[in-house]
Amino acid sequence: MTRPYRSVLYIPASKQRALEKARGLAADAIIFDLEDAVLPEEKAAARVTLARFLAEVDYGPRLRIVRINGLDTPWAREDAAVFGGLAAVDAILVPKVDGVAVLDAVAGMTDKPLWAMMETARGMLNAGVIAAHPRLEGLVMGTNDLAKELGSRFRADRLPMMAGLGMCLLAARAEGRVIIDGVYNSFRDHDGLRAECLQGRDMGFDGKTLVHPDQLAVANEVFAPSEDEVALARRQIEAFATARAAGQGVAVLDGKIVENLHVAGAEAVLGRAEAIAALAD
Ligand SMILES: CC(C)(COP(=O)(O)OP(=O)(O)OC[C@H]1O[C@@H](n2cnc3c(N)ncnc32)[C@H](O)[C@@H]1OP(=O)(O)O)[C@@H](O)C(=O)NCCC(=O)NCCSC(=O)C[C@H](O)C(=O)O
Ligand SMILES: [Mg+2]
Repeated sequence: MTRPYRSVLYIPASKQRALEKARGLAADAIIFDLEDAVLPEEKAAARVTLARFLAEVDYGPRLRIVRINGLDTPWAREDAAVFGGLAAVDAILVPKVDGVAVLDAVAGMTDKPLWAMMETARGMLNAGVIAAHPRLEGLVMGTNDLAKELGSRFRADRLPMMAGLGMCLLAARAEGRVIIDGVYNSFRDHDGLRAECLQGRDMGFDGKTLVHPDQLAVANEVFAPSEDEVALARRQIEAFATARAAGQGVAVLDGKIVENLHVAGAEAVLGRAEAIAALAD
């Protein structure tokens, strides 16, 4: 059964109320952020606060990812030293990954699985080798930093992002990695969030990074298989089994062909639905 990644919530490590609140939130994963959401003068205190919360709070089945500061900052090594060895940390997220050297460096500081922020122009161009890094588990799109580097403007259709999103998706799928879409900044605009989640889901992303708890319900709904999709998956599996028993390699269901590749897709849908149901238990 594969773990769901529908909703991946950022929490600034400096915000105690948010760290407290997160234990009851319906996020599939949490990114505890030491980087951009934390002011330079608060970095050291945020590290201490986060280490205490991770030691004391049970975040349940949520994947616990810590985003450390960039290796070109004075905080990264201490971040990796503290959180790279904590049992309550499932993975280390490295910001602004532009090639494999930075992953090699962090891999030398911790044994945890690594995740990469994909948010620089060079990172897009090197997506294939980054995704192939042997310690890498997942990629997270950083569309704010990418837009800043590109000099692109916000568009609801995300046309300026498409080349980068597509390259990272190809790289993630080629290497069998998890890939999570970027954040939607207007956190009170749920219609805009839904449209962007639908776009990301249809492109193939596993889920969406989020900045506010009010965004969780939309992402959890959009990135979960719907009841209709689950029912169709069951019917496809059944139709193909019937065709196979009759000595045929292709079934026809609702006027469409069903081949073994569609059965694999249907099984993946059922696996995701099962994993989501198991989280709710
Ligand atoms: C965006 C916010 C600053 C808004 O905060 P606030 O005005 O306090 O919101 P609310 O009053 O509506 O909050 C209601 C309650 O929810 C809790 N809360 C708020 N945000 C979170 C959160 N992220 N996780 C958990 N809980 C949260 C508040 O504490 C309130 O609780 P209560 O008191 O019980 O009512 C704020 O949401 C925020 O700081 N969000 C995170 C911002 C962040 O992490 N940014 C960095 C990541 S984005 C990024 O860097 C992407 C990438 O790198 C790129 O380049 O694109
Ligand atoms: Mg960023």
